[in-house]
Amino acid sequence: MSTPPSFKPFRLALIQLGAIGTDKSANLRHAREMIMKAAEGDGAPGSKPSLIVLPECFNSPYGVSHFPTYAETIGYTKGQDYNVLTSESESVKMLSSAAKEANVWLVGGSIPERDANDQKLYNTSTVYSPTGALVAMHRKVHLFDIDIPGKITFKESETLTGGSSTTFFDTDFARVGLGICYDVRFPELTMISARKGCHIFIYPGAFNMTTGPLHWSLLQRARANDNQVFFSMCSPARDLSADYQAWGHSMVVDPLGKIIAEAAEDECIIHTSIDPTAFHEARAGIPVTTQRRFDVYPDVSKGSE
Ligand SMILES: O=C(O)CCC(=O)C(=O)O
Repeated sequence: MSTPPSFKPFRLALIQLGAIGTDKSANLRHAREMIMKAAEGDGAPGSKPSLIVLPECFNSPYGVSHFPTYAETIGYTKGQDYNVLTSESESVKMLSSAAKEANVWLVGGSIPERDANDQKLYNTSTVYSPTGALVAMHRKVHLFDIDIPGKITFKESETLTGGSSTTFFDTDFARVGLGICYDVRFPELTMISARKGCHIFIYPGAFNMTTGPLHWSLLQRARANDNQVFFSMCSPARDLSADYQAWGHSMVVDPLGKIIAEAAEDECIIHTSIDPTAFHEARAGIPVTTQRRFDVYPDVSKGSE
């Protein structure tokens, strides 16, 4: 496994995107405008973010029937030498050019993706460097299939296939773990990448009005605290006229499990500073990262390469 980059202070911006409608081009145009706005910072000197994040399914309405209609072929699979310039995907082209123009790292939320070979559909997050290169992609591993009678029934597996790998990427300021929404409920996914040196996790997500108030913040705080890492999920804004109403409340949690930034429900950009001191102090003060008893239970990060 490669050595993680050293963890340096950086600014993070989450775009809690609103107005996600049925017109994909309009969704992409709006997302681009918001990326450019986020890249300006919050007005304070030095507040330009190094990393900008969009929410889950930012280019289409969120729903199993929409995924086949909106799916795009990215043209690359994990492990290949990504060369974004040859991708035909409208969304990938926008994200790549926006990252380059804004000169930022960009976690491009997620989009419905169609695999070029087997035509299967995935819920996929793509990541870009400030040169516009596609540096990572994560296919949602755990599909959101739940049934809470009278509240919410959702079955992503009706049209999607689950991904089959853990994902992280290196920037010049941190190693960043990546997952998507329902993936947050599975501690192993975060734990594996955390043990491989991730400093922060970014999960584009879109919880709902039932599980949002119950678990959105709890799960992020739990994953942050278990692994003593920063943890952040970016949601779409709530749209009461949509079939699927997102919880909103995009947030950033520190390695002690403290919420350091949180949005309300409406469209907004939240800007925050990520300070490695909090990471090092959490690990020095409560040294669970060196106290694990792999003689009693296995290390789940081993053998998962
Ligand atoms: O886990 C949940 O409660 C919500 C998950 C979700 O909305 C998703 O995976 O898109």
